[in-house]
Amino acid sequence: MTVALSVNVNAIAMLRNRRDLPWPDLRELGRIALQAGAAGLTVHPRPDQRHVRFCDLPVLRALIDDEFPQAEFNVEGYPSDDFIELCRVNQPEQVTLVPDDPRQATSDHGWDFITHRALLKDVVGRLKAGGARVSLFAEGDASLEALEAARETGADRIELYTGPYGGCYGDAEKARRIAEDLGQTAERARSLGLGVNAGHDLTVENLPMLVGRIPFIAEVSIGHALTADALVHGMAETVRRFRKACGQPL
Ligand SMILES: CC(=O)[C@@H](O)[C@H](O)COP(=O)(O)O
Ligand SMILES: NCC(=O)COP(=O)(O)O
Repeated sequence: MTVALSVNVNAIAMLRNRRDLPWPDLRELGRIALQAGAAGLTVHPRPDQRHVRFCDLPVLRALIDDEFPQAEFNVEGYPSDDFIELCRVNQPEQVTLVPDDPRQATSDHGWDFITHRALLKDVVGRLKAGGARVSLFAEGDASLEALEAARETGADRIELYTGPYGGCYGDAEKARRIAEDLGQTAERARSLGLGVNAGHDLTVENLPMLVGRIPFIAEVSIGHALTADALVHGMAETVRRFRKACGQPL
C-alpha cells in the first residue's frame, strides 16, 4: 500500500493574492504537481477567501477532469452552507470536514466527535449522497469512544491532525513520542473500519518516521512546507522528494 500525496495549493494562492494579478498560476502549478506524480490536489477555501478563492475551484476541477482523470480533488473546510454548496458544484472526490472557526489563522485541532456527532452525521450523509468520500479531521490522540462516534457519522476516513508532530522539528525524541500516539490513534481508527489520512505541517524530513509508524496511511495532504521547498527546488522536483519521503517508488 502506498501513501498518496495530495498537494495543497492554499499557500500558492496566498502568494498570488498579494497582488491583483493572476500569478503564481494555480492551474499551471497544479498541472506540474500532477505531472510529477502527485495523486491529487487539495484546497481549503476559507470564508474570507484569503487563500484559495471560491472561483479557483472550478479551474482545478477542470484541470483534473481534462488532463488527469485518475487524480483526486480534495476540498477541506468547515461544513457551512456555502461550503456544502461549493462541494455540490465542484464535485470533489473527497471532502475533508474541519472544525475551523473563520477567525482561525490555520487549522489547529480536530473535531470533538461526541459533541458534534449529529451535525456531522447530517453533513456526511449529504456529501456522500452527492458522491464524495468523506474524511473528518481528528485529534492525534482521539479515543476509541471518539472514533466510534466518528464512525457513526458514516464517514469513510479520518485525517489525523499532525500539527504538534510537525511542530517538534529538531526534537527527535518528542517527535517519536507523538508519532507513537498518532500510530495508536490510527490503529484504533483502522480497527473500526475507518481509513486514515494525515496532514498539517508535514515535511520531507518528518514524513519518513510518520509513514514508518503508520504504513497504512491512505493519503497525506501537504501545502505549507511543500510550497516552501518548491521555491528552492521547483514544483516537480519537490513533489518527487515528497513522494520519496512517503515511501513511494519513483
Ligand atoms: C485541514 C488542515 O490540515 C489544514 O492544514 C489546512 O488545509 C491548511 O489550511 P491553510 O493552508 O488554510 O492554513
Ligand atoms: N490537510 C492538511 C493540508 O492540506 C496541508 O497542511 P499544511 O501542509 O499546509 O500544513
